[in-house]
Amino acid sequence: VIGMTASKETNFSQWYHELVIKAELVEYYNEISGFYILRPAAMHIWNTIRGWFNERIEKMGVEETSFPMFLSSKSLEKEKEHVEGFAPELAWVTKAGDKDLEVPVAVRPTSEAVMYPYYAKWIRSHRDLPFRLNQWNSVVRWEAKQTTPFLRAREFLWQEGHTAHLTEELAAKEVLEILELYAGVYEQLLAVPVVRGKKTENEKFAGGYWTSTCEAYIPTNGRGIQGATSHALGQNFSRMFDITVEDPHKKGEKINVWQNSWGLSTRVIGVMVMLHSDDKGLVLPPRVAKIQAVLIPVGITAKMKPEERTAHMDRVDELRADLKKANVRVEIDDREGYTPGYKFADWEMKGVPLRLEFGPKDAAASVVTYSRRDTGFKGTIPIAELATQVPALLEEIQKNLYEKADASFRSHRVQLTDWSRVVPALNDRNVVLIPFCEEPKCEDRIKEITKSDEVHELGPDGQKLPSMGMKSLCIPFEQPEAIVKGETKCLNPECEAFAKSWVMFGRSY
Ligand SMILES: O=C1CCCN[C@@H]1CCCn1cnc2cc(F)c(Cl)cc2c1=O
Ligand SMILES: [Mg+2]
Repeated sequence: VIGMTASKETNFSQWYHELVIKAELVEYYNEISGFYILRPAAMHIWNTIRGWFNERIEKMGVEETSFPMFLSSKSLEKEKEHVEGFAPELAWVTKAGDKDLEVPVAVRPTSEAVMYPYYAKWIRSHRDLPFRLNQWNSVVRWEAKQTTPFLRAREFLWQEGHTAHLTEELAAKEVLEILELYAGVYEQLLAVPVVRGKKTENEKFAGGYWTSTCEAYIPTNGRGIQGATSHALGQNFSRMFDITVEDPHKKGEKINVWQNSWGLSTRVIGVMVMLHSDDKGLVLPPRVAKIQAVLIPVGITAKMKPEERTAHMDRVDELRADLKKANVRVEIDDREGYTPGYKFADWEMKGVPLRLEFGPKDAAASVVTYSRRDTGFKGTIPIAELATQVPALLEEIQKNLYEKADASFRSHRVQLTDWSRVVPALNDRNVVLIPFCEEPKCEDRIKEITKSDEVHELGPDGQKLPSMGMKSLCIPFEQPEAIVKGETKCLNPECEAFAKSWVMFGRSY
């Protein structure tokens, strides 16, 4: 059977694991658990993201680089205080051939320790600033938790940008510019609406100064998920790695540079899959679909005369040529021995946004019959208008996917000032916006006291997962209304402090 067996609504996790395989996005790397093979349909999405992002960061003056994938324990030493929490995730190489390595080397989990000794060497004068490098690579983090394709893997593709600036303000400006590009990847390419905001102390990158993030929402389980972060590092790393420039205003004085680091990973593909796909399989936003339209000749029966059949297939070739000229990524499915119904289900599973059917009846009426993957709506397009109507229809599908997701996120982002409504809201698949004091200890307590046993999610094998408490997702830059300082209390009933801001909380990945 080529269709889905698990249903999104009743067993989300099993549905997801089945879908990414049947839609030919990934294959499990059976040799070692936690690793996945990215197949062409997934690589096309990643390469589309890469092209879009590269074009924009180049305009900002970011240059591309490639650093070694191994780091020594010596350079790790420099950032040891914040690395210790991550130590269990480090993968080490201890032997080459049958010989032990004098000094074991670690596979990069991120590249600060690899890159920053060279930043110290290359960055001398303020004229070297802003200094901006980005690399596209893969990193290894030996996750202890259950892994899931795209969402949590032991090796994943990402880009990591690492920049240095003369002042805190110049660095902060870039953090937000990059965050806006990440939001663009989500919203303009993947049709995924995100809330932009700042991470709380508990959730930020411990080695950094502050962290900004794009938070998405998964309606099926009401959980928040992040897939891209842009960190202001302050001078933390330039002190650790002694990255300084001459102070342009005070002779002989040195300034530690102000740094940023920012990363977006293939996790964003998992978010897109979970958000848009359905029980027929993958649903691809047209802007990232390797095949945007599949053209299927129908009504070709054995009783058709050979010359009729050839003439019909010539028409099909012309239609493809028209669409290719209109920059539509179109394929013809003229496979022998498969019924139209089989082909329809196959391409629906693979997420192709638009199906075009062309049979003798269509030819006689000079139309093409289409079927939209997002709504299932069927209609016809006059052949003469194909080159304009198909691109327009693809844009309509892109817009519809985004707007449906945006409406769903907005209606499940509830602003609350009554604590007793928080857990019921979470159990109703919402994320909440509450007045919060922003204290780490208070956040720890909120996570504890919002655990509830009313709802369960099922794991990939159908096992009941304990429901979790809510974490802070971000402090949205767009605050719903001003918090009256010294008046509005933090919503946690155990907390006596005043609220500092409206903070978005939710169960999360
Ligand atoms: O998130 C980004 C964007 C791109 C560049 N890096 C930062 C921070 C990465 C945090 N982080 C994340 N995971 C880690 C895992 C580890 F094993 C070790 Cl040793 C360190 C880390 C670690 O520092
Ligand atoms: Mg981690």
